[in-house]
Amino acid sequence: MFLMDDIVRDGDPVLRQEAKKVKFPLSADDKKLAHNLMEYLEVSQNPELCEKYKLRAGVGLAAPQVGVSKMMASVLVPNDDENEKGKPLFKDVIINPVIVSNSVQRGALTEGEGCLSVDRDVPGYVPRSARITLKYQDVDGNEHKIRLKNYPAIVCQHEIDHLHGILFYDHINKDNPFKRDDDEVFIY
Ligand SMILES: O=CN(O)CCNC(=O)c1cccc(Cl)c1Cl
Ligand code: NI
Repeated sequence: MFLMDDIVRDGDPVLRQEAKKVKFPLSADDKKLAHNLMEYLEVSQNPELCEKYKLRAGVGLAAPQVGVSKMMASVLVPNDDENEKGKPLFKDVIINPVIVSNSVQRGALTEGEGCLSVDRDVPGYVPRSARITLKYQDVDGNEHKIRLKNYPAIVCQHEIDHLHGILFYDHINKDNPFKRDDDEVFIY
């Protein structure tokens, strides 16, 4: 199981590299990596276990963040309203992901973003595409082509950025971190 000690921090060159495409069928190691990347999110989103293992909670985790420069990331975006009986908004390990199209309209989380690999708060809006069409392979090699919007779209873009050596604060406006463009959607 990954713990905070396994998380590579900003400054390590692996976080600024272009990750390598993953070959199918997955090797045993890559299957284990995929499992561990998702397990981290599940454990970190469980209050008791998060506390027990002293984790920082996350809704995504990219392989370069555990020192593996491969095109793989886990995404687990919980459903915040109770009545959905905990069915996540999006849950999968996205392998060789490609954003095949994105909306002109931009979107950002009102509370900004954070990153396990960045040990400091970097305030400001992280402008991203409000909606994306994402193509990826799952651990079984099945091709998926899905349209995402709002929180899941933002998280997937944060993770895919990691695979291209980009960190969230690269997108924050230097002069005015909380600059709001009039056609931007803000996601709570
Ligand atoms: O790359 C993944 N992480 O660094 C895990 C920790 N950050 C988050 O869970 C997180 C928090 C806020 C907004 C976004 Cl978009 C994300 Cl992704
Ligand atoms: Ni991150």
